[in-house]
Amino acid sequence: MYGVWTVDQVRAAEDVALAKAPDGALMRRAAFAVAVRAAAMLRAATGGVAGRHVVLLVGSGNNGGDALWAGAFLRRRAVAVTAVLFAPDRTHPPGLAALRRAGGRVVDAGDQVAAGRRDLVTGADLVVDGIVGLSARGPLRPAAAAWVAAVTSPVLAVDLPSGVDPDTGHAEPSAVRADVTVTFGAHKPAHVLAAPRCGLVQLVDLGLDLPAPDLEVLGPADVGRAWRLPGPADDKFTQGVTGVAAGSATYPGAAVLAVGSAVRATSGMVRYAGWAADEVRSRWPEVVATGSVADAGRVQAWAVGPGLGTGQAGRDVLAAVLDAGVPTCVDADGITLLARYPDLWDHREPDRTVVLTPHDREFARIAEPLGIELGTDRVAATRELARRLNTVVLLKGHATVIASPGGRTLVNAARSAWLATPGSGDVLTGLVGAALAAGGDPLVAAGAASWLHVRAGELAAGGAPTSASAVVAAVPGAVRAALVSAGRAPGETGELCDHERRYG
Ligand SMILES: NC(=O)C1=CN([C@@H]2O[C@H](COP(=O)(O)OP(=O)(O)OC[C@H]3O[C@@H](n4cnc5c(N)ncnc54)[C@H](OP(=O)(O)O)[C@@H]3O)[C@@H](O)[C@H]2O)[C@@H](O)CC1
Ligand SMILES: Nc1ncnc2c1ncn2[C@@H]1O[C@H](COP(=O)(O)OP(=O)(O)O)[C@@H](O)[C@H]1O
Ligand SMILES: [K+]
Repeated sequence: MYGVWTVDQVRAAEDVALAKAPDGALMRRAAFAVAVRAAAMLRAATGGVAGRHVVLLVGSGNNGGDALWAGAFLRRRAVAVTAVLFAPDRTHPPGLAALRRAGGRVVDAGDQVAAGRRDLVTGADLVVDGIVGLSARGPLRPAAAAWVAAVTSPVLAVDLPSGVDPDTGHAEPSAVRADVTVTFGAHKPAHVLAAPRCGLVQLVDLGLDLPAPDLEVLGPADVGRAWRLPGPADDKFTQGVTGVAAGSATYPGAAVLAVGSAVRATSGMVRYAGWAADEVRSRWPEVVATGSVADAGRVQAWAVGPGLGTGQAGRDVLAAVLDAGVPTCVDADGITLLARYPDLWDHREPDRTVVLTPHDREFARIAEPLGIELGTDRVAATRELARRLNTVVLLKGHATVIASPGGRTLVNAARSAWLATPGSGDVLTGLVGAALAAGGDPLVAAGAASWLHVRAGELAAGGAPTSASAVVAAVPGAVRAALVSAGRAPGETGELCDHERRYG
């Protein structure tokens, strides 16, 4: 698990640290780390460091100051450094002086454009983005955006890729797309909400005294610790029985997929209730399948909604599931039904756990009548819906945001987009249902399910197209990876991303 802090939180902590440290010490520490990483990137891209050409894109603030100091450090390693200044009269004075002393070249962005020389950036071996950091507001301004568009080399972003909103991660197409981001003091929301723009994120410790994080990111070891394993005294009924109410004559596949992921994620009993009982039985013979929720028998959690349809029959199923009074994951058509017929909420026991797992359109359907808009701040919207409905809300996307009614929020960033495939959401529904049935904190259950979903997607894809059925098949491998990380299963840890190696 690692934490993520908002700009305001980071600024408050930095103010305290700045008051204690000698003048410029924090910036030089930050910049030195940028220079070390820049040298490593040069070596990786060109086979060497000395004599290579680095272009610094330098804005008016301290982010530009970091870049200039990093340029000065790179000069010591005989790198040719050119700083392109976007606000020559407001450029960080000590950073500019340091680069000049070290023999760096300094040009004015406007003069270069006037002389037709924006191609300066095209010839670079590496570009360091010091345009804007924590003070970023709105999309990149046109002058900076034009330079960024001309970049062809690897990019190292200082603190944040410029043009990405630090707190919401919102990015217009013009924003910097970095290969590596070197950030300072704490992870900011943009690093997890706009992970593809950041590339590899390296955190440089500034010794900040930080409050409780605004967002949390579960690592494999957290998931491995949270996942319920059978013990010697367990049998098929004691580990939490999962019920799945999904699918219809038109969409039997949704039932097969949601049931399948629950079956592959746990060793406990899975029950199915619905119109696709024959299909479910023939694909998953270990499942007890019946036609109705009333006949299904007792479960510790229900997963309801995928492929259910939005007619009266689906409405009756959802009402019966909520009447059962156990923790429930509501997805897909279940969410549309709740949006369309809010009286369905009357079937929920007060405070009984409900986890909603909408994609954007489902989110809009249920949130807009409450006056909540899914704008660019996905975290704020998810939190608000969770609070208003007193449910856990898991908003799907490349970065999945999961908020509890009390505001605690997890983010799970995907590292590929292969899960954007039909039926992939049904696989997640089954995983959330299984995690809820096993007990424990519902937010962590939903977060663990989301992590396993993403990891199963990665395992299934392996860098090539995949399918929801293949993701189901990869679920045990994802569970194993988490358990191994938590020291609860023997074996190799498998491919862990850099974040996970360091923070898992
Ligand atoms: N505090 C610390 O302890 C440490 C801080 N550190 C570093 O300081 C950085 C924060 O520096 P900062 O606050 O000086 O502002 P920064 O982000 O450089 O912005 C500069 C100016 O850019 C402009 N601008 C705004 N939006 C824009 C846009 N979309 N497109 C283009 N331009 C835009 C706007 O100026 P304007 O033109 O509006 O007057 C704004 O004021 C932080 O990210 C980290 O790198 C490290 O050294 C470690 C120690
Ligand atoms: N671009 C993407 N990158 C990573 N994951 C994605 C992307 N698009 C969708 N996903 C994931 O795939 C799943 C799709 O779910 P959903 O929209 O309900 O699809 P379906 O209805 O076909 O099952 C979600 O878990 C979502 O987070
Ligand atoms: K930047």
